[in-house]
Amino acid sequence: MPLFESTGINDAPILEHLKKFTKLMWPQENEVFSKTIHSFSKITSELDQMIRRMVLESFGVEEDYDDLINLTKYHLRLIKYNPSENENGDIGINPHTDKNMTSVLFDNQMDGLEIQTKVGEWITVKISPKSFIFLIGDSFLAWINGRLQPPVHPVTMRGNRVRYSLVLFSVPKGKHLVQSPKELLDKDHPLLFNPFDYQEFITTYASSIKVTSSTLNCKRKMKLEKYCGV
Ligand SMILES: O=C(O)CCC(=O)C(=O)O
Ligand SMILES: [Fe+2]
Repeated sequence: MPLFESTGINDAPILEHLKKFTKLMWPQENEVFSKTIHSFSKITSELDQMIRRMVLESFGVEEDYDDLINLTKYHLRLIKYNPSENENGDIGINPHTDKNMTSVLFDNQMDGLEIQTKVGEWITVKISPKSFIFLIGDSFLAWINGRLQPPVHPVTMRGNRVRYSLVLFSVPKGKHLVQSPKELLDKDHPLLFNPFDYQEFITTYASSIKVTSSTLNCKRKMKLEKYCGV
């Protein structure tokens, strides 16, 4: 039994796009699935946008909010981690930073997700059924010109319960450059990342994967700093 299973739905908050995925899985349609995923994704995308607006307000650049939102679309990932049969636990996902813009994560209160703080401490994430985690990814790091740090986070499975997580990723659209607004640049804050196309970055990033023992243990060598750092 594989430890990790996942599926992704592009543009999940847009019903017509989501229905294409549903039809692929259930040619006879599955109204309950479409409705549930659609309302979840739509509400969660509004939550994501509200948080991004708050972050921009905190840096005094709320006039760039529309540009930031128009730069992104959404991708929903549904993940299942099977219990580990190893008494020391098994890696569900290697430590990584998300590459996209922002991520909103929900889980079934089964431990496994850990987050490294800026000072290097590890936190085991425990979220109540009514809570969520908001993460920033490398693309937001570039857009905000280094003002916020994306956290490294692995998933390690221990014990005999299944972990489910649902993550709504905001992702830069292809052919739109991720570029820090000029209001965030001054002599104390010089440009840290050259404008880049996310799809091109991801293609380069994917081709830099070095598989060690299994695809779950792959080492991704390419870093955004190396790709377009100034
Ligand atoms: O399942 C989790 O809690 C984390 C998932 C994750 O980090 C990812 O998909 O990027
Ligand atoms: Fe992640």
